Amino acid sequence: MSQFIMAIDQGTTSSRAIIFDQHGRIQAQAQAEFPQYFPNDGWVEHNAKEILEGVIQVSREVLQKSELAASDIAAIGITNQRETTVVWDRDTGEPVYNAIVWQDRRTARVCEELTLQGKENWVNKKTGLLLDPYFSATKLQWILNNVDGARERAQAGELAFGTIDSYLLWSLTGEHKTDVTNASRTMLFNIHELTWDNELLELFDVPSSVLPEVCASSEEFGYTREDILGAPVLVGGMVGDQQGALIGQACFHEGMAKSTYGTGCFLMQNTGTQPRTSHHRLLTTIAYQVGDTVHYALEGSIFMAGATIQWIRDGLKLIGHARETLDMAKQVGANNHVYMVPAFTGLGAPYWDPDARGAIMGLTRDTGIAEIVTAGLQSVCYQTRDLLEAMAKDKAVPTRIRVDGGMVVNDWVVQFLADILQLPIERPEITETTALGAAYLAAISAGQKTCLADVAELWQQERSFEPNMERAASDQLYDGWLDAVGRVRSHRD
Ligand SMILES: Nc1ncnc2c1ncn2[C@@H]1O[C@H](COP(=O)(O)OP(=O)(O)O)[C@@H](O)[C@H]1O
Ligand SMILES: O=P(O)(O)OC[C@H](O)CO
Repeated sequence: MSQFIMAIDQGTTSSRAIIFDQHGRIQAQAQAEFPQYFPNDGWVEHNAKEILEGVIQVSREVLQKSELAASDIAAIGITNQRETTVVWDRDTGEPVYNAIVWQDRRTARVCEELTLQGKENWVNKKTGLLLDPYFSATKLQWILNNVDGARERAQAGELAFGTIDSYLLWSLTGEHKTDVTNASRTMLFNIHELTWDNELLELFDVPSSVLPEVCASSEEFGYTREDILGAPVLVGGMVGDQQGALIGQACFHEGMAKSTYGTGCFLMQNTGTQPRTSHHRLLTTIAYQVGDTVHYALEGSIFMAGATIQWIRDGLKLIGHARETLDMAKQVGANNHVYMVPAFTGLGAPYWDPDARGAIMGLTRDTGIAEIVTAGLQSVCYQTRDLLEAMAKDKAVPTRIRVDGGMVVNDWVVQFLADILQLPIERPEITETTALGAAYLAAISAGQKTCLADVAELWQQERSFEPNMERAASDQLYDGWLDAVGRVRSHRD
């Protein structure tokens, strides 16, 4: 019997393929970056075909590295950057336009107009989302309105729409499907009825003929074409990457939360089998569906986490490598009065202010590179506290927070996070949680596991960080952050 699972983790800046054994241990991995396109102010695009080629390349490479054959792989799990929108020709598979990435802000005015028309609550009740260019609906509408002939071809049934999971599945297997977690990020999907919503399709002027079939997250989605890996392999799991991380962190019970620090930061709390509405501008989203059971989550999304450190490295050139931030922060210490608000593409949750822009504040004559770099690290923790405060106001404080993502190798950051949140922070042994979550879903489809409870015991803590700053000191630092954010907002509440 095939024993291994391959996870394909298609992220914002790179694609990874990882092979896991039945115990969730990594056997081999391969990774490839791909180009980012910024054709206009606030626009971010990917070439979907470049993504597909990269995914096929890393999938073949990881098989080679592990010295396994396609027949050793019981199933593939796909996990992906969410919301990013692709429209392609059903006959040729050619995308009609570049993929419009989740970070892209070109539809900010459309969202603003709909908000002014009083549509936000109505949309929120159906989708759990807020009217922001982040989500797929206005990106899809933009493609249909702006690419020559796209609307007519869509109406004639010639075009298909999908988020990256769906585009990859279609290209690898010929099936046009997505899972509930990805569908829940489009702003076209009713998260209560678990169906595409006709009224939303009308609002965003989207013909239903372009939509994929929506499935549970663990399903027999299709089999890869033989030429991809040498033999057909079952695609048995599909899940948005943040939901994948929630599963990989074994946050299966109400109140358990994970926070992922990659390009952006996404704090997600499992709220059980009932959707929970936020009154403080967090998102309600689908965490996963296995069988008929759907779990929901509350989510706070921050657009700039590790990307702030990248900007400090590549834009400001203050450091040569992200790891240099550790010694600088140790030298400066937590009590830094310089604040950086990395609102380069506006602010995400809980502010949702696409017009806010970044700033560095509190500079004095003795401010040096180390203080600015430390402020960059701290901004990520302060933003997480913003999310936690919103959860607290919604009476949904998580019982614990598990962290992952590229930034959490930095012990100083995780300690400052514990201090600013005044909560213990748990870091797992396996930090490739996103891929692991997708692998678990695929393992269930392949019959290796019967349910998610089977994988809970595989989660292992590497280290727990306890708060060791007084609450008053922590609050005082956070007040400075709130003041700094208040100064960059384009409008005040
Ligand atoms: N030692 C470090 N300290 C702080 N940030 C780091 C460190 N190492 C990596 N990073 C940041 O982590 C991010 C990479 O995380 P990763 O999870 O691979 O991102 P993604 O999956 O979104 O591409 C980069 O933005 C980088 O700036
Ligand atoms: O690709 P990542 O890891 O930056 O995640 C992107 C998110 O899914 C966007 O919602």
